[in-house]
Amino acid sequence: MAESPAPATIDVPVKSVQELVLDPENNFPDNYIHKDAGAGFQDALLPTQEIPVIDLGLIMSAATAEQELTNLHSALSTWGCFQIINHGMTRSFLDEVRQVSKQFFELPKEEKQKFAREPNDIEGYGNDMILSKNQTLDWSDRIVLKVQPEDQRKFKVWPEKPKDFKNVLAEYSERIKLLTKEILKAMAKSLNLEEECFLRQCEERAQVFVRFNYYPPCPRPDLVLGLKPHADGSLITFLLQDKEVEGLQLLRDNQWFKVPIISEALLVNAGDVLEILSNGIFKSPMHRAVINSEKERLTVVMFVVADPEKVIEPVEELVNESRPRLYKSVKNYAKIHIQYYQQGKRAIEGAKIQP
Ligand SMILES: O=C(O)CCC(=O)C(=O)O
Ligand SMILES: [Fe+2]
Repeated sequence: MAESPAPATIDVPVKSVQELVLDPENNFPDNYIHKDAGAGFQDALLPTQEIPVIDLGLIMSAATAEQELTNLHSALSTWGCFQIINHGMTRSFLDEVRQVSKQFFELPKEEKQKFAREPNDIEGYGNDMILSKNQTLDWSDRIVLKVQPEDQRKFKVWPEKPKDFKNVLAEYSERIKLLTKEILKAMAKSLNLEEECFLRQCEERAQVFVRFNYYPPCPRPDLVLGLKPHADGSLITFLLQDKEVEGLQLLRDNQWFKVPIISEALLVNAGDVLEILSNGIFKSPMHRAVINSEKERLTVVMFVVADPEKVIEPVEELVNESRPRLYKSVKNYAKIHIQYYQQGKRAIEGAKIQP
């Protein structure tokens, strides 16, 4: 019998959102519209109880560590995120990261296309990976690059312009690596676990991806989303927000909340892998990005992903009679996660042990 042909890929590149915006008719394609938009995406509340701010300086100092670790524990078990300050990166360095990102998206289309994502690859410049015909697309262009481990960097898709791009990104990735260590240690301590417990998940072969999200203005912010609701498939995520334009919203108790901008802070959120490791004590929050009818918005996101070869499962010490094990063991979770994401589904549901 003849072998059946490999399924034809439907992941063909679509026009960048930046190009759509330039279309004088501004008739954006139907597949960007969320049919169930309801009252619109702009109506999120501001949190009455602020999204917590965690000061790394207080965690590092013996006199204040205990209280700040309690705050960290509380932040991750309620919101699933916090804004971190005193993280060691200066405002001017963060501005440089924002600046080179902006300069890249301002380049002519031909220059950006040199670093285009190939079908079925996640790295490179482009937009949504198309995995199903009915997929609702995100109103954002992006560039995704693997920055760690260093020997896996695919320089073929790293922008050549602006000329500082590579250096600034390499420096940012180094800083994030150091910060990840401190935060993972603090998270473990806040659960009374041995300090290295989460850190072990990202020794040597852990992967870090950066994603630059560029959201052009959109004439219908009530019907279109910059990024559809999702939780991250990472261990943890660092988000550098736009300094001027809000857009990130978080779901808590079935209600969407706006995340305020603190320009010198990074928003740190738990990803699904941390939720699994912590046996559900830390929450991987659902979030989405809304867009603006007049202003563009740009964010830079670092996803710290567990080693794809490592089995992820709840830490033994966090499983007991009063808190039974909630998740199965999973491997290469990031890959499963992407497929679920493009179908608008939550991958972690598949990892839950059904009662
Ligand atoms: O741009 C934002 O505010 C959200 C980005 C995000 O959630 C992501 O890239 O996973
Ligand atoms: Fe996200």
